[in-house]
Amino acid sequence: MILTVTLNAALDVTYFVDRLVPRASHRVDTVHERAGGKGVNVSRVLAALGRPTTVTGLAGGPTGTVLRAELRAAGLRDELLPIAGDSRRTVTVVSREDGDATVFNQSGPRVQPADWADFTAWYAQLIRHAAVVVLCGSLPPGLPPDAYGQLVTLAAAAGAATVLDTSGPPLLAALSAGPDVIKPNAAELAAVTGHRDIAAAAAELRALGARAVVVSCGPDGLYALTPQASWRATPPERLSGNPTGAGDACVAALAAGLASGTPWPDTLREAVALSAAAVPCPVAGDFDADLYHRFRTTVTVEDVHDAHTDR
Ligand SMILES: O=P(O)(O)OC[C@@]1(O)O[C@H](CO)[C@@H](O)[C@@H]1O
Repeated sequence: MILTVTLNAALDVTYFVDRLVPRASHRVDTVHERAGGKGVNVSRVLAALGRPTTVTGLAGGPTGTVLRAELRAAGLRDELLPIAGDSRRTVTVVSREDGDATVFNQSGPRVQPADWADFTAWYAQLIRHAAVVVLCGSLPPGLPPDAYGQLVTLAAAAGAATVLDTSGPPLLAALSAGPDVIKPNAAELAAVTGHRDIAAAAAELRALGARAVVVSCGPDGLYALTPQASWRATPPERLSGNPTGAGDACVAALAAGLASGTPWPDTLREAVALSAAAVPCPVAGDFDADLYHRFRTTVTVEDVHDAHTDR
């Protein structure tokens, strides 16, 4: 089983407009509302691939009730821990004309120390059944900055591999716990390391404790730095739509690859195929199955033999 952890679960609201214009008012012709937060999206993708998966994390209040009902209606196994605070909403505005998505993420409800203690105890039970634990998204206020580090340490002690997709201080604070894979995007990588050379920045995060670093580079695909080698994986074509869930589809493939012991080049091919196939879908957590099957055979994976691979 692959356990996904969403500490800042959300009700994701997606608006579609013809063209987003700052300082103008807009007619919203289509609205989607559903349970989200990165880990939830990862579980949606895994479930669609037929992989057993469980959703945990924190959710509460009226918004938490709505998002949990939607999650269950979607057929996902809901093991979210209830908290007193009201879960957040996020708003994504997709501008059809230019294919861009603008995302507004609320910071989330304040989590009390007792909630965190209850969650770590609950998580310690759940990881006993997990081969891989996926830890994703921002931390809501009130959680310790090393929350993900604590969860990585508990998972490792239970024999589960970990994939971490977060940014900023929570990412930096988790590295010394030794996550098996981290998946920053290029902007997040530059923000935590202070420089834009992707290979050098990824090497810096490996030196701080991450075993493998997979960097998502939007329409250019992925760069991966692992203990064995480094690779670039490139999609066959650029697509437009809503790229919001593409990173989550990528993480789902990384987790599935870890769970199955798949060789890195094949895992990266899957990750690029799935994330590219997510872009044309209106909401995060979905992917186009036909495109995915087409891309699996057309993604290019090249061994880049750069100076940062210690082999
Ligand atoms: O504030 P975070 O946790 O970083 O990001 C939250 C979020 O925008 O990410 C997902 C898309 O990746 C959305 O489903 C979700 O609500």
